[in-house]
Amino acid sequence: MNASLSYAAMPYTKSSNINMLVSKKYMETNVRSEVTIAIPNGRKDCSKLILDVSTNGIPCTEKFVHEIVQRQSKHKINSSSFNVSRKPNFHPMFLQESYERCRDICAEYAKTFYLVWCRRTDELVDGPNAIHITSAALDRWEKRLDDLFNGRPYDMLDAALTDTVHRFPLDIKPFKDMIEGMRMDTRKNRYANFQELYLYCYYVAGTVGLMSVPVMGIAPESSFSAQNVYNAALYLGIGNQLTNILRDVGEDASRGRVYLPQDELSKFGLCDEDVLSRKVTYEWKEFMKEQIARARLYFDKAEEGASQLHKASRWPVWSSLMLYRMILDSIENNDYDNLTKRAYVGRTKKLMTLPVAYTRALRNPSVTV
Ligand SMILES: CC(C)=CCC/C(C)=C/CC/C(C)=C/CC/C(C)=C/COP(=O)(O)OP(=O)(O)O
Repeated sequence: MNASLSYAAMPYTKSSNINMLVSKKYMETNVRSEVTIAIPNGRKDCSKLILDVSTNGIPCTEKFVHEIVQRQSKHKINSSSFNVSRKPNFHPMFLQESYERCRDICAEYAKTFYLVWCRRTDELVDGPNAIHITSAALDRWEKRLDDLFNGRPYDMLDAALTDTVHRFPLDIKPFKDMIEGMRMDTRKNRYANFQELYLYCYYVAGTVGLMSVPVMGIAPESSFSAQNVYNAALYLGIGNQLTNILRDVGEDASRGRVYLPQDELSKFGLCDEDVLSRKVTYEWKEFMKEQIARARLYFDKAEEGASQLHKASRWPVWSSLMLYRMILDSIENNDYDNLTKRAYVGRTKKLMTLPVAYTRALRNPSVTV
């Protein structure tokens, strides 16, 4: 595996967990919906858009995200001539040290796949200083991102990413969108429907998938279009995030956040109070079954693309996909009590999954799942 991939941008798989789609039911939604969409590329304010979700039968936020993915997949992935002229001139020892530090941070903090920059971004709204985070601070973080993409890193950790973005065809868009997700998180603590939640999941996790593909690379023998591989990466991010939400529902509620579609809660006769009171009722269990089924659909979709990645990247991706999926099993095993219990995958199970993931990773890309 390429060094910069394994150090700076590569998901760390010490005890990797991971997992994804839109059930047909959601794809077929055919209603008008009012959605708040943050338009990136310069516009910081969320704009209220009334969108007709019936276009091609694909709900609006999915269409919005789909177009982003389509644009990303136009970047030449296995190209060797990307941005070479702009490659920054760091001293090799300095660069080695900065990658080492990234690796240490991943080893220390990342239980899942994680990019150091993403973790630092996440820390802004989730970390100990989160209550002090202002939109000006996020604007400064974005300016810093622009600078590191332009060869001017602020610190050693940024330097590793500056090096990586000049070695691989990484586009700044998913990075910016992730910051947009943090803005969304500071403004919003309820999600009216799955479309709103989907957009949030794209911003905070789907973007990670889009950032990873250009670094991981697509197998030269793959017959998949780049777009399909990017879609799978997006779906893995979405599935992971949905799983995280289901796992952490109790913890999030205690921070005043409910990342569950409000319309779906009410369909089961539930509301915020039911989440906050932490009572696992029959209705809650039925609601959870539907949520888990949807997260699994996203993982299924991700699996189709995982085998199309470059062979050096397949094992960590398969491992994390399988392990994250197991969190959903664990919620089931806890009899859907994710309000007072935290679902987790034990060490032995994790270790036993690794050889299975390895075998899957060996499969030729032409063999579909
Ligand atoms: C499938 C294909 C084609 C490519 C793979 C593309 C990748 C790497 C996708 C992964 C996307 C990803 C890792 C998103 C982040 C999702 C997420 C919810 C991370 C949560 O991390 P933590 O908050 O640290 O949770 P843990 O406590 O489980 O570690």
